[in-house]
Amino acid sequence: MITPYRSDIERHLATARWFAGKGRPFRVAGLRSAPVPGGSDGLELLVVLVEVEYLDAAGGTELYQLPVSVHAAPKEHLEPAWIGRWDGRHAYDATHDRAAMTQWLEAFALSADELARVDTPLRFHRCGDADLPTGERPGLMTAEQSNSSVAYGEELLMKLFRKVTPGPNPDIEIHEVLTRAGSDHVAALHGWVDWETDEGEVVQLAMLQQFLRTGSDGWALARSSARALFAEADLHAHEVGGDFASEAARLGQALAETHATLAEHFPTQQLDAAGARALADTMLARLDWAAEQVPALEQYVDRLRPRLAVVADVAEEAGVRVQRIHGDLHLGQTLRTVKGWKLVDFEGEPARPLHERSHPEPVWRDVAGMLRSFDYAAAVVQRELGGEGAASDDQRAYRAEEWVERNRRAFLTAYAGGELSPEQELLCAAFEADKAVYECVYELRNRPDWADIPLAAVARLVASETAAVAE
Ligand SMILES: Nc1ncnc2c1ncn2[C@@H]1O[C@H](COP(=O)(O)OP(=O)(O)O)[C@@H](O)[C@H]1O
Ligand SMILES: O=P(O)(O)O[C@H]1O[C@H](CO)[C@@H](O[C@H]2O[C@H](CO)[C@@H](O)[C@H](O)[C@H]2O)[C@H](O)[C@H]1O
Repeated sequence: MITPYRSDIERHLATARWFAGKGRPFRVAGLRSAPVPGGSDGLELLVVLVEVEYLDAAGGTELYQLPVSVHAAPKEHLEPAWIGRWDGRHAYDATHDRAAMTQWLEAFALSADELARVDTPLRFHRCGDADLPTGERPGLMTAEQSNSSVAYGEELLMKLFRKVTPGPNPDIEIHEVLTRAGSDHVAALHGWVDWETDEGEVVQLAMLQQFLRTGSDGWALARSSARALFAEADLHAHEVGGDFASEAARLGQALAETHATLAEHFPTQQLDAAGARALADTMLARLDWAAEQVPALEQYVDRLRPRLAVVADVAEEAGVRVQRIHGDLHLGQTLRTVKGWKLVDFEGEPARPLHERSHPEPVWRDVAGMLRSFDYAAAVVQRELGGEGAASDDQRAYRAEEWVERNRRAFLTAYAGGELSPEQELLCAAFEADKAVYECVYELRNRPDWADIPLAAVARLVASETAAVAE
């Protein structure tokens, strides 16, 4: 097997869209390679696990997956994916390489005998027995950021996780459980790829799932509804074309059904006083962490504290159940298909350590995530439109509030099957505040121009009536 060159990999990572350490000094501290079984003459396909060590004060290490295809001759069409010249041959990021990604899919269909002939720590697991259309043309999707997904025709999608961690990957784990349970709200899982290390650990590398070809991104649909509203200065949300409320209600129902299936198939638990306290403490610690990084948050910290701490009181008095949830739900994680809403990407918040992302949590974290997303959609459309459209700034702000409120209500009522109890309102408000605090850090790091969207939400939340009850 070919030996990867560290310096080439360091250079490749530094500019890769999916590399989380962009801008930080780092070095490649370790490399392990494994061959992908199958394939044709002239192409060597391997997976390289890259251990990255950060050289700044924060330090730490991370593990990345880099699938590499190696060709004897340069491939002009793969130029943008070129990694380097190794032992006189040409190495490319394999997710761009059609022949390589076909080999990757074919490995799922190899017999046990064929697989046994290759000495590799890679294991290709199937879920269900659907035929895999190995003749379909693979194509790298361009829409996403943290991982890489390759579509095979209109049937299959292979998601290759870039930043990986030993242990179960929640995206695979939850898709497997929901698929086996017959859930209508996820793309069916067809398989996954593991790396079994010499130390007995499993690193999950990729998942193969149904490609939702009729799916429209919920984030785009919601913004287009908000845009239609702002075009008409004098009409209410329910009077203009493109009203989103019935979709928001369907989303609420889809989430409620998904939570019910997850509660049936994973352990659930009623939080005791210590558990409730620990949950509130985690939120309070996140507030302190966020305020250290976002100076503009500082002014709200004292008023936010009781709104987060209330989780412990409510849990003690009224009880709160925890269960597996999505963990980072927003409109961009939803696809509207002809068969209803589907939820994608169960990996949880990227900033959290993997083991924390599989912790059981109150369902209100997901509910609050969606509520925040309605606010984002209206805020982003307002700034996209600038001075355009029929409405003045004040009218637009009024309409935006109305749009958000209408969709929040529709979503919440459908989720809860009616009005929320006062305790549920408090929990929901606390998780909304927690999410907005997290978003302040997320935006400052990734989209500083949007930092005032969650900050404005924090200001509104500390001033709201529900929050006042918490004090
Ligand atoms: N099964 C699927 N079929 C079609 N499109 C999908 C599917 N899963 C995800 N997508 C699209 O790809 C985008 C990125 O997927 P996601 O799982 O969130 O990847 P990442 O972890 O890289 O952010 C989603 O926003 C969605 O639009
Ligand atoms: O999709 P990811 O799992 O990578 O989630 C991260 O990025 C999201 C943005 O892409 C971010 O979501 C925030 O912005 C959305 C609009 O782009 C908005 O709809 C969400 O409500 C808001 O939280 C998410 O928080 C972050 O973890």
